[in-house]
Amino acid sequence: MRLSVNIDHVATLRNARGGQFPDPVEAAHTVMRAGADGITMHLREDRRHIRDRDLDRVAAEVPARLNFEMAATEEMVGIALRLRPPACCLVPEKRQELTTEGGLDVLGAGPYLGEAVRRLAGAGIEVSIFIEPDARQIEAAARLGAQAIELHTGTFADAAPADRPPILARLRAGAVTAASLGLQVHAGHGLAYETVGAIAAMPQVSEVSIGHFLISQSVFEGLPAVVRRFKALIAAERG
Ligand SMILES: CC(=O)[C@@H](O)[C@H](O)COP(=O)(O)O
Ligand SMILES: NCC(=O)COP(=O)(O)O
Repeated sequence: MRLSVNIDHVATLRNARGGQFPDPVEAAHTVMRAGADGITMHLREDRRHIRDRDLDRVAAEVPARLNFEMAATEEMVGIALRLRPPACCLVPEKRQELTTEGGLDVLGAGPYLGEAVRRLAGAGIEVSIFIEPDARQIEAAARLGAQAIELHTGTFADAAPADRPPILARLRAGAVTAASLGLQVHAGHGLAYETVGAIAAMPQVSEVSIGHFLISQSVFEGLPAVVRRFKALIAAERG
């Protein structure tokens, strides 16, 4: 199972002072050297953390599977078609939110979503859709031609431990549904040391993307140590 490290919040810290450090590109190199399997970057419409030049530099300079998280807008599709990363993940986006608040409503989306999937996939990019573990949404993602879904784990990760079992059961059922439809299954949002094991234990899940906790914890332990610890927690479930 791949660990894709989301480096958005290295840029959050850099932007806090408007300077050059910490440099997201250096962070990408560092996590890859420590054993990460890929890099995730979310270029938001408001550029609150990752900026266009960060994305361009990581795509050009870092030998990593780049997962470009993006809203399905004309601007972002244009950037993806120019950069042609190996993978794109289509996510919902609201300017006012602190972070992504839930999965994309594939059923309720207009024709623009299917069009974005078609254009990205047509350029050879693996397209996934960030989604809730809802069978009807997952089936709709498969009908649109996505190759993968990313299950939104935020509700699970943010819940009190006693409240997690039914949420985990829904994620498991979603993973089974997606795999039965031939979709690759990814998972992410809000994962931490305490919660990654339950997700890694799902045999259908081939990738997790982890950012906020991983970058925050590196203040105390250092980036390479945190990446190695996540890899060990995943390996403990997957061998
Ligand atoms: C789609 C997803 O799960 C998130 O990783 C999202 O990219 C987070 O965005 P922020 O990094 O802006 O919180
Ligand atoms: N797709 C999820 C992701 O990239 C990281 O989310 P988070 O760990 O920053 O919440």
